[in-house]
Amino acid sequence: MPLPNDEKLLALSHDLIQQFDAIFGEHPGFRPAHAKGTMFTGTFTPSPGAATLTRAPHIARSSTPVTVRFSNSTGVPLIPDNDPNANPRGMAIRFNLAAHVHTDIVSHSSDGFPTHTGQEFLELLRAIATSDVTNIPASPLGAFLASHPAALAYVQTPKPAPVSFATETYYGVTAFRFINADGASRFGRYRIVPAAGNQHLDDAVVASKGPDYLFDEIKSRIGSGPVEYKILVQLANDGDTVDDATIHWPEDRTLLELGTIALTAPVADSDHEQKQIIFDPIPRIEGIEPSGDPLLEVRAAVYLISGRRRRAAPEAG
Ligand code: HEM
Repeated sequence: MPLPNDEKLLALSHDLIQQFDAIFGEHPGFRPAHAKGTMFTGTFTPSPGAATLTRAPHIARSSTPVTVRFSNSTGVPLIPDNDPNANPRGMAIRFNLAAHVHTDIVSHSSDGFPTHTGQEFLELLRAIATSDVTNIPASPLGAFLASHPAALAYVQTPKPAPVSFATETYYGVTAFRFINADGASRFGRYRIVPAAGNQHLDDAVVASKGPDYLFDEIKSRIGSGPVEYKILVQLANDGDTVDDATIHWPEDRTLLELGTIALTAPVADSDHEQKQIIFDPIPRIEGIEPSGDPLLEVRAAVYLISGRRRRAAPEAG
């Protein structure tokens, strides 16, 4: 994935990483966001109707190997799984098409995002970094939320802790333009739904859980059989806003089934592999194009800059 030439975009990307560092501290070798993670391998199998939506290579093949990284929120590498700030959880999926050829989905367990642009997100992070958590209304964060209704709605949306990474739905948030073999295109958003169903915990139960309850549980669950998810695409109707992650589409929009992921084994040497792998929010393959959502370009630059920094850090241990 290439680094853009746009100086403004690069400066914004560096500023965003610096704000994560300011909030969570610098932890060389770890991600500044979604630092605590665990990785698994498995297989993606497309659903029969998926080719009506996209001519992407992993839809045309009978199956494709995948690598998945689950993560907790924040840039704190040892954040306890039962810390409320560990929500939303992340699920990043790599479809391995050939040696060094791949396409990714980066999703999290909230259906939305607090800001429309990267610049606005930087302002939110700056407000968080300079706020008194015991008096948010009188802090820069209070002022930001008061003047940004979408961010307020996002922070007020409940984000309960899951029973398991296997009982959570993950959302791609930004829309893409899917193009099929006839050249017909539709806008859509990924929704990754667990075969085990959504199951969450009450706050009191979460508090009684151990700091690695999710990471331990998913390892043992996959050890005793495949863990499956359906990848769905929520299709926009004509007139729906497709370039703003803060705007939800009505729940009556069609959910097209793209395929199934079955996770079957942990990645050997997960710590090293997590350090190396850099997920890309932009698909960069035939049949799935960006939608014009401004978050995509800045995220792609941020993840690449951050990933290169991580790879350059000395190996832990
Ligand atoms: C301007 C907006 C955003 C910024 C600045 C941002 C920033 C970051 C950063 C710095 C990382 C670490 C990347 C790395 O070092 O490899 C990251 C990872 C991640 N972000 Fe974002 N993010 C943004 C939007 C989003 C959105 C909309 C989602 C949900 C779809 C999301 C979900 C994730 C996930 C799941 C990871 C972990 C990926 C992995 O496992 O490597 N982020 N983000």
